Amino acid sequence: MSADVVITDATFPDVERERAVAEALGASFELCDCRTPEDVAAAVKGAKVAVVQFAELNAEAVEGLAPDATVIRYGVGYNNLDVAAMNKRNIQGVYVPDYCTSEVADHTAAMILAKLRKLEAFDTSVRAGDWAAVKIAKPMKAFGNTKIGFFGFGRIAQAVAERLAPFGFQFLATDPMFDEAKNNPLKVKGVSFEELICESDCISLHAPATRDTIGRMNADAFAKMKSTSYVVNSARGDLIDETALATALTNGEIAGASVDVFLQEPLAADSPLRSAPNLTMSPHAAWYSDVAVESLQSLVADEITRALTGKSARRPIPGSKPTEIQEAL
Ligand SMILES: NC(=O)c1ccc[n+]([C@@H]2O[C@H](COP(=O)([O-])OP(=O)(O)OC[C@H]3O[C@@H](n4cnc5c(N)ncnc54)[C@H](O)[C@@H]3O)[C@@H](O)[C@H]2O)c1
Ligand SMILES: O=C(O)[C@H](O)COP(=O)(O)O
Repeated sequence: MSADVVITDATFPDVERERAVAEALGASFELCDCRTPEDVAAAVKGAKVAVVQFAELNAEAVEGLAPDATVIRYGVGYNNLDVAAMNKRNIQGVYVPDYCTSEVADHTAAMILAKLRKLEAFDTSVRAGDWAAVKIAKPMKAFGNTKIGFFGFGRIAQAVAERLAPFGFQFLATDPMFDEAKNNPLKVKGVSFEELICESDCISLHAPATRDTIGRMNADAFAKMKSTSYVVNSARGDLIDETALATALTNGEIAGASVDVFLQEPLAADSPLRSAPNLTMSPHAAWYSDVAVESLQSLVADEITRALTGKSARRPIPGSKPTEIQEAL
């Protein structure tokens, strides 16, 4: 039998706040370092509250949780949790969708600007003694003629567009929930996925990993993109076929890419991305800032308290067990 409150995995320097709220309510607490779904299933057996960062909580792990348990995701995406299995057992899912929108938007805007202004290419050429800026930069479109295409236009993508708007870009978006006729101050044009990949000079991915979105950026999509275009991904690695991306970069089918998220994290030793040209990578770090970490851990500590004291979650996962009383955030 595990502790009442179990953190399956966490990259933070400490989890003392989470421990303190649990122990203040008389609940036992354990911080684990789960690497596999089997580790997670063993760690959460009998737990009343399971807090998960990047580990996978599968149906077997859900089966072992205490009745009426709560599962809390340290973060925004919850594709590492089996929400269907949780619903079958009436287990509440909780996430933190609103702690790092600014950070991810800042990081993504930086990825886009660095690619379009060819900062890495210039850096490489200067180090190699090649000063021929115009030759290296060509083609270099003016921002006013450049189309940024968003795949998924929710919280983060909208914040990216707001940051980039002063540069004069044109914006396109593919999102079933986006209606360009409503509240559209940035004049974002709603387009089909086909139009998005064919027309954009830079495609920025912001959709969650679902049956509809997984693998959408595949060999066919890269073949349809302009050879001068870029792809940027701060959403989920699952959206991109990484082998196809490495091939498209190597063959010059697209101009470059910048990715913060991967199919396997940490990046696999034999990933084809390691040797792909014109690719910039960051280690799933877009969410990070001192303020975001503080906010994430304190919001999670609050949700642990609520779960242990029988209060409804402030941030229930959409489609997870409906909470009786929805309090304002
Ligand atoms: N890299 C990081 O550190 C980091 C941090 C936070 C969030 N994320 C990821 O960023 C992504 C976006 O987060 P968000 O807060 O903007 O989420 P959000 O829910 O506000 O926005 C996602 C949007 O995607 C749209 N969408 C869903 N299915 C789609 C489809 N088939 N085609 C097109 N659009 C579709 C939704 O309608 C929604 O508007 C998530 O995948 C999240 O996990 C990454
Ligand atoms: O908690 C985290 O480490 C970050 O939030 C990354 O996860 P997310 O991409 O789901 O937010």
